[in-house]
Amino acid sequence: MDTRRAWWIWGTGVFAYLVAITQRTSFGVAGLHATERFDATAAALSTFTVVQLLVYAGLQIPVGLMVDRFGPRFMITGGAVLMCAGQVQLAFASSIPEGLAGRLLVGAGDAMTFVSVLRLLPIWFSGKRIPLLTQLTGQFGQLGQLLSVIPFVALLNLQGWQTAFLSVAALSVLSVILAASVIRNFPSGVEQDLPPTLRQTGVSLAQAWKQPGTQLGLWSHFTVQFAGNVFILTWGFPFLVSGQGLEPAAASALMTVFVAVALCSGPFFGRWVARHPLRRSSLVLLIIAATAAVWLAVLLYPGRAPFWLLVVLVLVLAVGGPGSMIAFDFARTFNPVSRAGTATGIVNVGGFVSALLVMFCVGVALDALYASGYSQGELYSLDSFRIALSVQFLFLGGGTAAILFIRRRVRANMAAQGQNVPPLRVALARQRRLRKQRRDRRRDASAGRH
Ligand SMILES: N[C@@H](Cc1c[nH]cn1)C(=O)NCC(=O)O
Repeated sequence: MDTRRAWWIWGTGVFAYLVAITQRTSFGVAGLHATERFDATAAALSTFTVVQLLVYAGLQIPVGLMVDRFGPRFMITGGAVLMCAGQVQLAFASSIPEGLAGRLLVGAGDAMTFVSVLRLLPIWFSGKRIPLLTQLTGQFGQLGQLLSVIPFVALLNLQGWQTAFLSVAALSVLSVILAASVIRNFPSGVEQDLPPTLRQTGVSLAQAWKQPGTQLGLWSHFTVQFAGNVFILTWGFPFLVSGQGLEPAAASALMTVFVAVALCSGPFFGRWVARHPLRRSSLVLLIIAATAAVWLAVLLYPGRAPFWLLVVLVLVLAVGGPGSMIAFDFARTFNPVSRAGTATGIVNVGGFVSALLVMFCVGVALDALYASGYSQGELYSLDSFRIALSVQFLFLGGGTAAILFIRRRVRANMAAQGQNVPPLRVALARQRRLRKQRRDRRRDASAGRH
């Protein structure tokens, strides 16, 4: 493999994903300006985010199939073209339908990027590096949020709506140029398979879906990703400020801690997964258990939770993002490279569907509690949040049951191929025994020298 070239190609893919995250998050930070520009209510504004996320989630499987058919270069370049067109449309939009059309294009272009970048990894890198590179792709991409929060917001305040959105559109022009000129679907000299026919594409989708490893990835992504997304994108800030009575500055500081912890913990997960590929689902279950435990502690705490407990909550929720990337490792390792895009697309639907559903259910519950008089005239009261946020336990519990059920099928398939996964207890006891043997040998050798 041409190593230097592989790094350039991966770097360009990561840049395209980082720009996609900037486009994805740019509207969220422009909420006040959007309210004024479109003369919109809060509900109308929330449709922008919902439309964008629905388009993103709905396109994951078609996009996965297309990546396997047309290759990552075409998809990453095409995605950047769509996002550029969407942001230009938004820059000039003066009504809600015109604005929605722009966000729809952004959602579609965004949907084409991440799956295509991950599809580059098994082509250009050896298997051992891939878990860490998968994590780094996810975490570097998240830095795109910072571009939205700092320079984009500054441009918006100083130069206005059009200049700010045209500037982020220009970032996508850069992505188009870089992706088209740097990214290659295959190393030179590697014989390329003929693109699959429509019938083969259908067969590939059915095979990727039927593979229990893909379903394990889908349910892992579904269960691990949503809690962090719901917290950082929607209900976290009102819960901390109105529910828990924190100053907005303290809540913002916790949100910053969230982003930093998510960034730093990614490489740890990547290395751990590369070293213990048979224990990936145990790590997923551990993250789910920690999420449920910390929410239980915060929501059951009599009165407002102490600050240290809120810090623990943020730390645990922050690892959900990198933790959810383990799901893509299931997709990659249980499917051949030729359908890796399709399997990744299937897995990526999980976390976005659960996040959308939970965000929606929490909103509906808060509104219902307000309308019933339970929250005593305060939409975001702590008691209402206790009930509304508890909906997460249904998703955590249901997702865990699905993971345990499918894991049994995955392990049965592996056993049929001669690869037995010993129970964690047995594996840990063996590890302890080996460590003790190594220590004894070292002690005997040093005793022999004296
Ligand atoms: N799990 C996320 C990525 C992530 C990494 N850290 C926090 N979030 C994911 O599924 N990403 C897909 C995408 O298109 O962003």
